[in-house]
Amino acid sequence: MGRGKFKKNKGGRGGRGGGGGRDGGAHRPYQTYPEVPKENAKFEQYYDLLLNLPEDEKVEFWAALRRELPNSFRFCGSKGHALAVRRLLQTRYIPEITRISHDGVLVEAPKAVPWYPDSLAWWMTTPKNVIRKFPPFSKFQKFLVSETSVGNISRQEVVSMIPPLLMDLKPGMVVLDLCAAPGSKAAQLLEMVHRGEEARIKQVIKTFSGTINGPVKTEDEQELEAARLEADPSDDGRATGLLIANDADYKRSHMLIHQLKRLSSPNMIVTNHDATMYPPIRVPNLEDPSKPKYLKFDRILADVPCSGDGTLRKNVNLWKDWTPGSALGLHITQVRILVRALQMLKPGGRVVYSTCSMNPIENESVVAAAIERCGGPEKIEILDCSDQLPLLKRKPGLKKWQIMDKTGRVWDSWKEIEEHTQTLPDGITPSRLAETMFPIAEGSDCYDLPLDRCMRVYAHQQDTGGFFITALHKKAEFKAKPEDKKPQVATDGTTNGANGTNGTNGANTAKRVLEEDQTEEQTSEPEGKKRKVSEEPIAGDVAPLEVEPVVPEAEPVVPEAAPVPEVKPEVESEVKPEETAETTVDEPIADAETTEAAAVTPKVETPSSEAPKASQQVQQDRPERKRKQEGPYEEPFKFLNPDNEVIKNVASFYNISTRFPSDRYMVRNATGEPAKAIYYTSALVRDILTLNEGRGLKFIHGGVKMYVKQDSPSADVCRWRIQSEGMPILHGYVGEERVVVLKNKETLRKLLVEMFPKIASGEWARLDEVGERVRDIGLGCCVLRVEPDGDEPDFSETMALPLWKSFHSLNLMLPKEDRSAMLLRIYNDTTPLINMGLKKGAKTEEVVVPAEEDGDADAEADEVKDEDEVMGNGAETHEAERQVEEPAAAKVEVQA
Ligand SMILES: C[S@@+](CC[C@H](N)C(=O)[O-])C[C@H]1O[C@@H](n2cnc3c(N)ncnc32)[C@H](O)[C@@H]1O
Repeated sequence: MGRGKFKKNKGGRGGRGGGGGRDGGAHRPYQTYPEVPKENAKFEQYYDLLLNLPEDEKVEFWAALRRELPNSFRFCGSKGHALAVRRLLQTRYIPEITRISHDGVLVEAPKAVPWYPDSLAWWMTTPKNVIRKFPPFSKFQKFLVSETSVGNISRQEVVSMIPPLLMDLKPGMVVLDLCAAPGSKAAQLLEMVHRGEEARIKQVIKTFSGTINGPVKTEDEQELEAARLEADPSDDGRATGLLIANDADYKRSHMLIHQLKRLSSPNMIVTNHDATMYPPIRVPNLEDPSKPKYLKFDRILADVPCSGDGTLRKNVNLWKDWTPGSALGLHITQVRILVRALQMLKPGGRVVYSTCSMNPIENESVVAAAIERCGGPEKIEILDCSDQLPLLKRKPGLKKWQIMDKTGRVWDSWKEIEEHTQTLPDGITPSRLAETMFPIAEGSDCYDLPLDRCMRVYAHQQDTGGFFITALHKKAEFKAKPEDKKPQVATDGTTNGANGTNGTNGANTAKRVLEEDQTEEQTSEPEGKKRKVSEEPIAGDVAPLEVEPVVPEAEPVVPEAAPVPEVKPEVESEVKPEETAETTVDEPIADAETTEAAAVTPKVETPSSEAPKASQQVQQDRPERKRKQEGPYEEPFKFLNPDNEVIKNVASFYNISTRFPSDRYMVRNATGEPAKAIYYTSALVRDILTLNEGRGLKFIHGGVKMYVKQDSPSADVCRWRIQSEGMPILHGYVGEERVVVLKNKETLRKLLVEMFPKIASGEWARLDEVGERVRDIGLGCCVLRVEPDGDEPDFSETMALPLWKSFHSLNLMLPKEDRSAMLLRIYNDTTPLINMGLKKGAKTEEVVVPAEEDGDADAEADEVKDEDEVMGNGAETHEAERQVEEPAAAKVEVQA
């Protein structure tokens, strides 16, 4: 996502409202747009009452909430690579930043977040807009933009980094992220799925080829453990784990794809389902192939939609938009999502539940209600995480709390509401309050759940946003109790509230809400029975999804007959689309957390025929909405037979080792024949995509693009070049005859700066130590293996890049932003790229940045072309044709 898609955030980046930052207020506050008054009487009243903080802490709490949020980011991707990029921050940029003074005050340097492993998360108090606009920060800003664009940095709020760290994810595990968009936590999870893989594969390849060396360099015990072959041995060291990242909102799930695609993982699938009724996924049943078997997960993250009042420092409009009702409409959906997560978990597995809200209605009460429905503490245990992340300051979860209704009246218990209801003339005062929102009453086995094991993080504790996290352990299978059918009751203005409101909308409106709720309840069917969910077929001609037992052969667990859930905090928060849009993205680079916060106020979505909102998605029993909720057509996933001519041709041209699997290649088109791109997946992803075809599951992404079709200069040259994303997976298995080894830093610089350097008529000699090799190697695609020879820290990582040799020239087949990012990273060089194919004197050329994924996966296949293809072989004189043609969106000028 980039500029222009969302409106700029003018909505009141507030100045500091008092108190200090991490340094206790010693540095100068940056005043920007102080338009939104940072006060909301009911909000302050409710949280003063609930949190009951000591007086001095209370002052700090409110002061922190009124201060601007520090800027934070995380180094991501493979561990070795993330550490290399982090080193640049420390050695190149921090010394520069600490010399900058802004408004006469020295700028505070970025600091590592103390509790984040390996110091991969950082924060700084200088606001983003100052970094963007104040010229002394320009180099640092370029670094952030460039590394974010190629996926080495994720702009993520620090508290949002906590939940994945509590998942205890190990190699080989199968993981589900139920509400994953825009994907910052899913990216953390995916990195964990691949932890240690690089080192394990190296180890295996070394044993059969001896060509790849390099010890595992780490002091970290966990890292070493993951790198040991025994950690995930069954596929020659390749990661066998899986991440399924899901989001109910079609448009947001494409943001998710954009975020996750950068990690080039064959072990990941993106789905687009309502999490409250996430469908069972079929997997092979090796013991008894005649019986269906369903996927159960080792780990599930339920980072549910919430009112988001913990993000108020960033989404300042919440100061005016927060109402006591903001959380009420979400509670039931949150419980349903958590119950569904616990159902789909393996016994012994772990669910982490989190929100960016401080409200117990969305937090402790959801945890308690879900445990209660799933069989109580006998079946589900709240894990004590107090020894995890010891440097993270946190508060225990609440064991007692009150609820403020829409009018601002505060209730202590459900009993109190029932008693009050009896005094009313119609005997019922409906609204959105539910019994499960209150602490569980005495008499239930869930009365004394250790809710204090839940974790609450408040803004003042370490200058962050607010967050709630709980880790749950499933001890044994259970059959979930049906939802309580009791009508939801509350006061809704017919009585005097605590704040003296005497509302008038009263019974009629409220009655309608109740009726709607009851209609939803009636859509549920008896538990234990197979039922049809009237889910939209993907392509309009597929049978509706048959919801089948989630797992087990022995004790089938049927997905909850969930009444149609309503995800509509907009009803409560009344945020206008215009206003909310302002709180979304104003970054030149994707700011995952900002967009994440937008998820809590679903009105942020501009209506789009292509992108049904979550609330539309889930209203699946309403026929008139069916057409609208269908996303655009998704190309099917068709796996290729290893005997396919193209696969055989590719294997022979690159002399790919037989140890590399040839039965995991797929294409995304209905014919099932390679047309423009060939993708690669892990074995489990292949099995899932194949076995569930036609079952109505909405798989919208899977696989890493491995080969792309290219016009070749002669018939004996393979027309399928290796795509840069696939290179890290494949290169170790490519025969030496298609490998060029580069050791010298300056040679690489030439290949990065120069597009299409000439190699004919002796010009290959300009390419130093690789000159002769590229002169002699056969035409077509080969692997440029970079093995740095010196001990220069900025040039120490081994890499494999695709190189294309044609009659006259050579070209690194990399997107432009990757070239520029490498130039900046390795050489601190911002030299514009030079197209050596252009005639002397040509000033500029247009380079088009590759498009984002667009459903038709093959459409973006030829994002980087060979010079001969672009220009026609030997067509040096055709000026107009000399462009790196890519089928894409944005155009950037490159000085020639
Ligand atoms: C708090 S955001 C998730 C942020 C995300 N985990 C991250 O780290 O980037 C909540 C997400 O839940 C999605 N959502 C809302 N209702 C849902 C439902 N019923 N099922 C699945 N996803 C839902 C929203 O579209 C939104 O993207």
